[in-house]
Amino acid sequence: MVLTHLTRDLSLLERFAKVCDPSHAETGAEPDADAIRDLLAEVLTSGRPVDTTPLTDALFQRLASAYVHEPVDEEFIPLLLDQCGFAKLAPEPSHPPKALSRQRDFHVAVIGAGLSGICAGVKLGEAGYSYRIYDRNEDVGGTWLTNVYPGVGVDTPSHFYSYSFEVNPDWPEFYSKGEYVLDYLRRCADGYGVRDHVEFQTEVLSCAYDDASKRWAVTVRDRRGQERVDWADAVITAIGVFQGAVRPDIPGLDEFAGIAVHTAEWDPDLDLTGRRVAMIGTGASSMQVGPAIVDDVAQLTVFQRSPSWIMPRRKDDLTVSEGANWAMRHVPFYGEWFRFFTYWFASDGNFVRVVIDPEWHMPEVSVSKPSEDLRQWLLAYAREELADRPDLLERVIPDYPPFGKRILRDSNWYRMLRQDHVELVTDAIERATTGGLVTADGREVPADVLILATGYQVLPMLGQIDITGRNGTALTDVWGHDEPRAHLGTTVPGFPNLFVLAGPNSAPNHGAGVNILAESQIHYIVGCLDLLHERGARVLEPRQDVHDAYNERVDEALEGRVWSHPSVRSYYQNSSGRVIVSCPWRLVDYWSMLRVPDEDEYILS
Ligand SMILES: Cc1cc2nc3c(=O)[nH]c(=O)nc-3n(C[C@H](O)[C@H](O)[C@H](O)COP(=O)(O)OP(=O)(O)OC[C@H]3O[C@@H](n4cnc5c(N)ncnc54)[C@H](O)[C@@H]3O)c2cc1C
Repeated sequence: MVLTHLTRDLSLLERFAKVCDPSHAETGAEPDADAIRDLLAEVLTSGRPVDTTPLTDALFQRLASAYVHEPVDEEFIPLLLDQCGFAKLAPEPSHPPKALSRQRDFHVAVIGAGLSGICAGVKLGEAGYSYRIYDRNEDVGGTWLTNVYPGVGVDTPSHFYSYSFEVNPDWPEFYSKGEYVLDYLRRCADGYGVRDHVEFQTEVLSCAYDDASKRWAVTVRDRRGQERVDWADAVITAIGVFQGAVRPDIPGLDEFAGIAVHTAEWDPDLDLTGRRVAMIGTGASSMQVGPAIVDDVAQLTVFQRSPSWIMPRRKDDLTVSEGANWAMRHVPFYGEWFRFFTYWFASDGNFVRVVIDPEWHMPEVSVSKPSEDLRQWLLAYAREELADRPDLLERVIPDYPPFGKRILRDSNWYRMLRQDHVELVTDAIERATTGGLVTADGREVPADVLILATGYQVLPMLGQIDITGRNGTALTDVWGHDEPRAHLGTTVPGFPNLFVLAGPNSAPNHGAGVNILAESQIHYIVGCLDLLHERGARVLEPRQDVHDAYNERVDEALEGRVWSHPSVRSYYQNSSGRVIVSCPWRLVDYWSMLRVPDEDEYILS
C-alpha cells in the first residue's frame, strides 16, 4: 500500500495482488514481499520526490479494497480517512480555530483526564477554547493509571486503540499491556500541552447551571481538601464508563484472614509466589490476571458464575517485530495503513453478528446465520484447546449468543485451565471463612489470597457528581437511578452546554474501541461550541422532542440487537434489563451522525 501510495502506480496492485490474498497466507507470498521491499527501498532512497499529497477518496478506496481483499464501500471512506490517521496529513485541521479571541473567553470544564479527557483537551485547545481538566487521580491516564493488576492490557488491537491524530509507531505488542497505554497517554498529554491544563487530585463534587449567567458553577475539592467553586461556560464529563470496583456480596468476606484484593485496586507489591490463590470471576480482568500469575502460584482455584466467549489467539507470539516497528517509525504512511487494516477487521464487519434475524431457527443459542457461524468458530477453538478435557469443555461454553457480552481475547485462558494446579469451580460460593471459601455444596477451598475479579461499577453514568440543570432540576430526577438518556449519547434537554462523553447508548460494543467513540463525540461537541459562536449565542440544549424521537429510534434498533437477547444479563443493561450502554448502530452510522451538529435539533440562547 505504501509503495502504491507513494508512486501512485496502480499497476502494482495487480502485480502484487497475491500479498493481500488471504488464501496465500500459508503458502506465503514472500517472493512478492521481498520484491516490494526492494522497490520501496528504491523509491525511498533514490532521491526522487515521492507523492505525499492526500489521496483522493476514489484512490484511497481502490487501495483500501485491494489491501483487505474485499470491497470497501464508499460510505466508509470519510471515517477511514479520519480515523486511520490520514486526516492529520491533510492541509486543513478538522476544526480550524475561528474567532480565536472570542473563543478564548469561553471556558470549558472537563471532568476526567483519561483517554477521553486528554482527547477533549487536545481538541478544545486546537479549536482555541480555554479549558481546565479536573482529575481526582495524581496523574493522567484514568483506567490505565489505576488498573495495574498482572497481565492488564488491551483487548482492542493496539494499533487502533490510540488517537488518530497521534498514530503510535512504538507498540511492543499487537495487544499491548496497560503500562504502554499509560505511557502513550502521558506522552500525548505532555506533547499536546494538555497536562498544564489539568488540576490533579481534585474531585468535582457538583455542577450547577446558573440560569441568570448561563454558566456552570463547578464545585471541586482540591488536593488540600478545600472546596471551591469554579465557573465554566460548558462542562464535558469524561469520567469513563467504569466507576470503581464492584465487590462481591459474599457473607463473611470481611473475616477472611488472608489478602483479599480487587483487580481494580491491585497492590503492585503483592507477591503471589507459592500462594494458594482463589480467583472470583471469569470476565475480562480475570482472563488477563489468571494466565499472568498461574506459573507463580501453588494453587489457583477459579470460581465461575457464567463463562465468556473467547476469541482465538492468532499466534502465540504477539510481539511486534523490530522490523515492523522500524517501518512504522520510518516508512511514510506505513503506520496509517497498518491502522486501517487493524481497524477494518475489528469494527463494522462484526455488526452483522449482533443483528437479530427474526426468522432465525435456533434463537436460543445464536441470533442469525453469521452469529451461528461465529459461535461454531468459537466452539471449535474451545474444543481444540480443551480436546483432552471434556470435563472443562462442558463448563466453559456460554449459554448466550456471542457478542451478548464482550467477547474476550484469549491470553492463554484454556491452557491455564488445563494445568494440574488449576481448578475451575462452577458451584456457587456460599460464604467466606478466615481460611478460604465455602461452596454451596459445603466444600471448603482453602486460600491465602482472594482475587476479586468481579468487575466495575457502571451505574449511575455520571458517578457521584451532583448535576443540576435549568431551574435547579437534578439530573438524577431526570435519569432516576439508572435510566440515562441523551440525544446522540451526549446532550440532555434542560442541561445547557452539558456534554456527556461515553454517554447513554453510545458504546461500540460490536467492535473497535473507546478511542473512536471519544474522538467522534468530542468532534461533535467542538462543533456545538463553534455553532454557538457562529450564532452569537451562549448556550444550547437539545429539543425535548428531538431527544425523545432519537431515543425511540435507539430503543427500536436495540430490540433487534444481541444485547437485548433474553439469555443475556450484562453490564450493558440497567436494573430493569434495558440496554443503556451499547450503541445500536454501526460505527460508520454513529460517526456520521456526529460529524456536524444540526442546528434545528437544538435550542440556542
Ligand atoms: C482493564 C481494562 C481494559 C480495557 N480494555 C479496553 C480495550 O481494549 N478497548 C477499549 O476500547 N476499552 C477498554 N477498556 C475501557 C477503558 O476504560 C476505555 O477504553 C478508556 O480508557 C476510557 O477512558 P476515559 O477517559 O473515558 O475514562 P477513564 O479512563 O475511566 O478516566 C476517567 C477519569 O475521570 C476521573 N474522574 C471520575 N470522576 C471524577 C470526579 N468526580 N472528579 C474528578 N475526576 C474524576 C477518574 O479519576 C479518571 O481518571 C478497558 C477498561 C479496563 C478497566
